Amino acid sequence: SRGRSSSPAPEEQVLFEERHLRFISSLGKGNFGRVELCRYDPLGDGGGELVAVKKLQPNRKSTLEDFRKEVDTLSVFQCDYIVQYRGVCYSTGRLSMSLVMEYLPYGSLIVYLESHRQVDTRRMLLFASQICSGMEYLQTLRYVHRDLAARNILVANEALVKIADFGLTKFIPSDKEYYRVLQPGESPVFWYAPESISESRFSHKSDVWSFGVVLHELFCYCDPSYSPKRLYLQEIGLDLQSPSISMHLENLLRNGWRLPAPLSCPHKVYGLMKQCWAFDFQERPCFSSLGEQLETIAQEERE
Ligand SMILES: C[C@@H]1CCN(C(=O)N2CC[C@@H](S(=O)(=O)c3ccccc3)C2)C[C@@H]1N(C)c1ncnc2[nH]ccc12
Repeated sequence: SRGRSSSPAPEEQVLFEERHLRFISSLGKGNFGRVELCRYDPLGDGGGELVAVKKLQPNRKSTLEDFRKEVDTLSVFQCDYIVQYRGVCYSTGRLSMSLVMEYLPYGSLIVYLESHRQVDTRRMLLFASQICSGMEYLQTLRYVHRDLAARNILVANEALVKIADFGLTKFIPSDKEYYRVLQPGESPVFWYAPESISESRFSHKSDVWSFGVVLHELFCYCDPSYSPKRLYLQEIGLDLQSPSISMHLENLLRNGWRLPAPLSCPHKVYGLMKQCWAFDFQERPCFSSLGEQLETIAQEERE
């Protein structure tokens, strides 16, 4: 039956046997689990391929269902600007499962830009256009990402980045324009649009707001002293523990305060960020318009 084309049929999930997945190192972790670098070595000769394995924290009941949805979501994506899904690994006996993805050695945009300070404006604009194209693709499939941030963008090589995490991605039914989250867990409020903070309302337009924050991170080279969290907290004047951060942040945004222009940022790029940060989500541009404006700015940078 393997005579068929190389890529497995969508309904057929590629199964990785846990006993052949050799742990090498941790790639990152969050509040629900972690991502590990593993070698899949069924022949046991050390020659297997390197893969990134996303594991759920054990006994997180609700997230197993969410996780299965994430697997189903990621397995249908076919886009150069989205991390490539490889398959799943069901751990023997235990309930949990893991998501197997391609491993990209350069790691996240944060790590890459911190050690590549000489990336020029043209390359930043190329990265921004690729993220924008990935988001445009998601929008055509009616998915809202909800966690677009530089920490979730992967660098494939010096000229290619990919959107890399879909743990919070939600499908928007055709009769709705947004997704309302019931239990907002550990939310990355500093990347959230005002309506996401105040009403837990997520849409393509709230993804556009987050894209503006990713643009800001890009042109700050993901420098931690200029991170969105740091800049907002400086302005709000609270420490991270304060329970009312969301309220203060939302007031700040309602009063028109926005993240300041990064030092090396072309004026027109900061203009794009401000468009993404329109308080009224209906005034924000769509990803295709953002893509066109990025192309125009990139042309002008080339001249
Ligand atoms: C930037 C990537 C996504 C973010 N990340 C991460 O560690 N996390 C994403 C989800 C959260 S989590 O652990 O909280 C989580 C766990 C389960 C359910 C939901 C959330 C952690 C690091 C990754 N990373 C460095 C990678 N580097 C190289 N190749 C790769 N292929 C695929 C990822 C990857």
